[in-house]
Amino acid sequence: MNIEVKGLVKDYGGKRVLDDININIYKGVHGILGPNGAGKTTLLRILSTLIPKTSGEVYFDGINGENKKEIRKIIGYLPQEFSFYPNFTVYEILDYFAALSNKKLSKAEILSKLEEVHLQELSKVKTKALSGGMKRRLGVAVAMVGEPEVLILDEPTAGLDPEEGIQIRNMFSEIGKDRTVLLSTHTAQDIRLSCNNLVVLNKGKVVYDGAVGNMITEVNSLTLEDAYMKLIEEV
Ligand SMILES: Nc1ncnc2c1ncn2[C@@H]1O[C@H](COP(=O)(O)OP(=O)(O)OP(=O)(O)O)[C@@H](O)[C@H]1O
Repeated sequence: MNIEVKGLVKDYGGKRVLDDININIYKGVHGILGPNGAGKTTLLRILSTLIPKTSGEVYFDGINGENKKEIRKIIGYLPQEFSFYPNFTVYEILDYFAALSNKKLSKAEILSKLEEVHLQELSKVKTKALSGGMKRRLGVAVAMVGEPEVLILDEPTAGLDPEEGIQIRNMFSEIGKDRTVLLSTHTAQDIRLSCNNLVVLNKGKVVYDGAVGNMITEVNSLTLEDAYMKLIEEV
């Protein structure tokens, strides 16, 4: 599934927060990197059909992004902030969200979905006992419950400790093998470990769009972190 974004603009009141965004997103893991306030969440929410754009166009394999009903069948979205019923078990949460999206999943199917996010051994644990990283992984499983071709994850590593961050980044590479995964982050390290391509956003504008491996040479830097700092300082 390819996502094509053409001349996308978003204004809040008189303030332009996305300014003429033109990007193409393909199968694999695609990162949206940018500092706080760059417009990452706004972009992901427009792509997920949760908020309207001011102007421009979005297509999902040629389907117009205005076609909310069709697009919502294609997309799984994990917001930055979410919570689960604390007394539901991991298994019950997935069962519940599957029912909400009219999916009838067998026990084996639920366990297999939990396996994809490395939570199968915690299926009987109540969500209130999960760590931040485990909750995030369960959130990813919930976002994938309708078998979406596109998975949109808003800052999925925010607030995780380093070990949990590594676990979830490794998981994205697996998940992105047969899906289009779009994730936002404000740390270059997330991108280095899990993404094939990235877009760097700064103050609502795209300041880099391309392969992760090319960014360092294109910006004439030694590391991805250094390249990122140069890109966001230049604007
Ligand atoms: N509902 C809103 N009304 C007015 N301004 C908004 C609204 N939502 C976001 N903004 C503004 O739009 C800009 C982009 O915000 P956005 O949340 O998309 O950035 P972000 O890159 O996701 O940042 P963060 O990492 O802090 O979430 C910011 O200046 C923000 O204050």
